[in-house]
Amino acid sequence: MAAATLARRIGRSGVLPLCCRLPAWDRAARPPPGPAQPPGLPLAPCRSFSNNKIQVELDESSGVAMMKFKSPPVNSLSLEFLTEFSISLEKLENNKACRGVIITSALPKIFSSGLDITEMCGKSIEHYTEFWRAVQEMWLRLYGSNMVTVAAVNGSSPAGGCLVALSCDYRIMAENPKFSIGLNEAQLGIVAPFWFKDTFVNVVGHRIAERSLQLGSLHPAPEALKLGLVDELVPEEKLMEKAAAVMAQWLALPDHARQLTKTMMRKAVLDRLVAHREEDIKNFISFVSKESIQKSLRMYMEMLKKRKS
Ligand SMILES: CCCCC/C=C\CCCC/C=C/C(=O)SCCNC(=O)CCNC(=O)[C@H](O)C(C)(C)COP(=O)(O)OP(=O)(O)OC[C@H]1O[C@@H](n2cnc3c(N)ncnc32)[C@H](O)[C@@H]1OP(=O)(O)O
Repeated sequence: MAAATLARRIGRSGVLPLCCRLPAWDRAARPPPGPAQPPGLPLAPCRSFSNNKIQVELDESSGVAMMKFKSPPVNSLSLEFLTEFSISLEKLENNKACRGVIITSALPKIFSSGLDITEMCGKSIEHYTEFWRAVQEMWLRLYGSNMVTVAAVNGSSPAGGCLVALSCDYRIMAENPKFSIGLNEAQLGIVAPFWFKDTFVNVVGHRIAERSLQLGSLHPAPEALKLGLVDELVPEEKLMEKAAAVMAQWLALPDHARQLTKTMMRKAVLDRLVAHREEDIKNFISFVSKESIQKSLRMYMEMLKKRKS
């Protein structure tokens, strides 16, 4: 689907109508590009594209795309960011030449600061609906992607930023102990929804997830490695090289076998959100509309500003 058509269909809601496409985890495995492809079949024109928030470059010879978040100051996941993120994933997913994507940040020291807190403060019910649908859409696309997804975490990655990394197939983090990662929602006085929790449990197991979620822990990189929250630590200057090597290793397997295995591992968690999407939006709205929650979020934002001065 052309980007302009996609953007029109997404519209202000930030969401692709479900009737427009099959979810990635329900699609048949794609044949590998190259010799198996009928000669003369044009590849989708998607070598490199970028928008205000995200830059993507696809190397058609390897089938690997590099996606860089570039939304200063901290790559917060605003409605606009999430919409661009979903559009970028959709473009790559639909491009037969693309088999894998490495996700990283173009900003120093920050992978992503998580959901944009200002989107959850003092807004209308319509806005909360649109925002939360866009959060869901991003996760459904990323967690359900047929592509190999590698997170090259080159900075701190709290809450929604951690969810992005957790949704990938493999996480490599820069070994800087000043960088931390985790689902710290409890520290903000809010609660990670069930599908954040499910994604976390699927990576680290129930006990570690329970303790970390209740405490709202942000784990410095070395601790994140010990907990299995990230798969590897490497010196920052080696991060992209390592991500490319890991990607090559994963792409050495036949796509169909890897994709069907991924679907088998993730389907139950994806299906749970798909079955309860509207209820989940209602829960989000009633939760963030509470005066006590608004107060907690405002205080947290003030704390961030004070810490700076
Ligand atoms: C029971 C059923 C429940 C159902 C579900 C209901 C509930 C809701 C669930 C919601 C799930 C939420 C997920 C989230 O992702 S919440 C966001 C969590 N994020 C954080 O806690 C990160 C906060 N930020 C930081 O810790 C730091 O900013 C940093 C990322 C480590 C970067 O530090 P530094 O380089 O020192 O930058 P500054 O702190 O100076 O920040 C620069 C400016 O950016 C603003 N900022 C930072 N993070 C955010 C954010 N997430 N959203 C919006 N704005 C952000 C910060 O205030 C500074 O702004 P300023 O320049 O105007 O002062």
